[in-house]
Amino acid sequence: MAGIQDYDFAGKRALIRVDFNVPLNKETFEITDDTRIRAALKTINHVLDNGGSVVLMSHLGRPKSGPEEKFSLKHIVHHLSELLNRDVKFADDCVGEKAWEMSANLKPGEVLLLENLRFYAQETTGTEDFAKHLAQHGDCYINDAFGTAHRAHASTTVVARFFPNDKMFGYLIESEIIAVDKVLNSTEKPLTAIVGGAKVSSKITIITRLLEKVDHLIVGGGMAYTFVKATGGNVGSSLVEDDFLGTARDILQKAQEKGVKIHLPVDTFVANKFDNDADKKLFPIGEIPEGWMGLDIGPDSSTIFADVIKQSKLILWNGPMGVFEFSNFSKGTADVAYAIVEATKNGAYSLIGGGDSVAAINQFKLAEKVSYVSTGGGAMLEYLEGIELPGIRAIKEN
Ligand SMILES: Nc1ncnc2c1ncn2[C@@H]1O[C@H](COP(=O)(O)OP(=O)(O)O)[C@@H](O)[C@H]1O
Ligand SMILES: O=C(OP(=O)(O)O)[C@H](O)COP(=O)(O)O
Repeated sequence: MAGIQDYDFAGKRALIRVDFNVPLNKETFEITDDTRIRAALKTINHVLDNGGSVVLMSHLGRPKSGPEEKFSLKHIVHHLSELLNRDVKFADDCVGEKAWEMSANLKPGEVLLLENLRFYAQETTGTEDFAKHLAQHGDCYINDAFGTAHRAHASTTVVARFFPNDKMFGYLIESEIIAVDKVLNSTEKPLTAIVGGAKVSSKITIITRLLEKVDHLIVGGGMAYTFVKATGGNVGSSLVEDDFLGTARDILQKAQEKGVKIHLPVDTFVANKFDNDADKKLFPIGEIPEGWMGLDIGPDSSTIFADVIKQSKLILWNGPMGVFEFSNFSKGTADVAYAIVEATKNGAYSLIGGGDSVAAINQFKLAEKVSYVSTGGGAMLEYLEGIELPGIRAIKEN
């Protein structure tokens, strides 16, 4: 494993895996929060300032099969070019003759952004051939995608095999590891984890393992309704993953056995459609009528969650409490954010991570008032379980 600080980039093309999975406006495709892009600039500029050229690769969203306009990384080019203060070339495919020709012709100081890696299923399945094709773009490989370090994908793990002596971490991953290690090694209690958001299936298993560490677990956002349905509540047309009702029940039982206190919402704001201007009503949790969906936690839930948060000494948060992008359904997420700020003022250490969670904390202008903001959500939570993430292992192993 090389070190970015000591590596000689002169005349070399650095293939950098970044996490440019940033939230975009659904109509205009404008970037609504550029934290993850800004966080990658130090590494990119280091390579450029040291005589190298840069090939950037990333995913954006979760395209189902092949290219989709809304998931194109071309939406990132203009802003990235402004932030780097130089031209950014764009390859409309991440592999293939045209893309390879573009990277082969890069001169020192030039930057090329490749199209979304997940337009190929081979990215997520981690196919060796696809990784080899990606490797053709660079003379060395840098992984700086902390937010995706928990995924064993072609661009995050397999590709590293093709650079046995020329692979390294970028500055972002290095600093994320230092920050998250501080929490991992902390013995401060009570430790409260707050989990919400919409990625139920990929995060519910992380929750199971978090029960080994935490004293309190607050479940809100889109994650909560699977738990509510699992215990017999009516959730109307709220976001639910029926395949994980059993997992939710297991978590509730395991928490009881381990003495972990789980806090679910007791009330919820519901809407008759997924829209900021939908009709809005407040219902007790578990009593949502058919045709209505929970888009935010209610005021009583906010009060209960805030009380727990304010008594905590160590706080981890990933996943908004509701659809905070809609102003009419952002209050619960704001209430939790303000409670974390208050706890932090009173001496607690607070770690907040995840693409949308960071967008939320920025929307409320509170990022400076928490202890650390991580670009990783699922990655941060998995790291805190104490298991080495695949994207980190791939750089370290021989
Ligand atoms: N009740 C809900 N129903 C549907 N979507 C929700 C709900 N609560 C939160 N969300 C959505 O969850 C998304 C963020 O989820 P996730 O990706 O897991 O978080 P992060 O990016 O912080 O890791 C946001 O876009 C938000 O609108
Ligand atoms: O946004 C991300 O993770 P996060 O939602 O946990 O913050 C990363 O880009 C990983 O995306 P993925 O969960 O589709 O693999």
